[in-house]
Amino acid sequence: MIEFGDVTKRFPDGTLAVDHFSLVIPSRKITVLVGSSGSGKTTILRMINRMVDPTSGQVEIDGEDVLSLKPVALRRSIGYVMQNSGLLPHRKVVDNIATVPLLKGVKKKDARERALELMDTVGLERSLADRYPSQLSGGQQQRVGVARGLAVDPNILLMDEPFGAVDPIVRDDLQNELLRLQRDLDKTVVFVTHDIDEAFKLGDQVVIFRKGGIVAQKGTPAEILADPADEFVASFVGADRGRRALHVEETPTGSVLVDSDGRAAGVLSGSPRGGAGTFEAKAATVPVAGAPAQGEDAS
Ligand SMILES: Nc1ncnc2c1ncn2[C@@H]1O[C@H](COP(=O)(O)OP(=O)(O)OP(=O)(O)O)[C@@H](O)[C@H]1O
Repeated sequence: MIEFGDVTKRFPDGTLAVDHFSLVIPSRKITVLVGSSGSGKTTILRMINRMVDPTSGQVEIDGEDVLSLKPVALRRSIGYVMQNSGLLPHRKVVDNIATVPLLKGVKKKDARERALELMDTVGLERSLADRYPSQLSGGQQQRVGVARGLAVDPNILLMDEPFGAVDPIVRDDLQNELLRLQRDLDKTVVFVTHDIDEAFKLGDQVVIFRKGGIVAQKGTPAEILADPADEFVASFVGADRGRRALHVEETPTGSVLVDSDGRAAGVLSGSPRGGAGTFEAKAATVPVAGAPAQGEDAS
């Protein structure tokens, strides 16, 4: 579990990036931070691996204050995936993936073998191993970025708009792939995005920021959709639009989260208004209300 306790970050130039922020990030779930530009999401993410240290308040991982941990060791034990993949252009794919294990002293042959296995894990052909990043598509580069983030077998994976730079179809593939990976690997994922639909698709917990870094609402996607906290959240999630990408539909068997094609994206058990609802079964492919399920990859 990662816990932010009343965390404030003021940069040396006086910018207040994060203001009295508290949040519990449960283990082995995906928590998504979503909101407008400049709301402090990246700063919050970077305080987990000490790329940024708080001005006041605590960030704890499993009850331990991160300030008591050495930054380099911490960064090498936590996966970090960023927009535009952050790959080293002059290193081959396989060497990019193996960067941190090699820094940690893993033998070259073992690091390479592990990197090839990770290419399988993220759905990359091994034949791409000896290419340079510029010889890959944007989506392939992002997969390499994810493989690199996983290379140290971290418990925690930080993802900062990792799919922001790819087209919508590739993005959809990468999102499905992340959900599949999460089911298999059971990491604690903290994911930053601007895109509310991405947040609702991926997040077990979604935290919506308004301008100035204030938390407007947090909860499961279904809780937020069923009961937006205020006008800001309602307009951000599009609850006031007739039909949005994801919405809650009542069916004879209960409340279901449905995407714009009528496919079930999750099941809401319990009472949505009472706040006791639990969002289950992300990216399920159960047809709802007579709508045909389409070829979503649920594998
Ligand atoms: N090193 C820094 N020095 C000064 N100000 C900074 C620094 N890093 C970030 N900021 C400022 O802190 C605020 C929060 O930035 P941050 O990058 O965390 O926001 P964000 O929500 O991730 O934005 P985006 O979605 O655009 O990436 C912004 O006003 C930003 O300009």
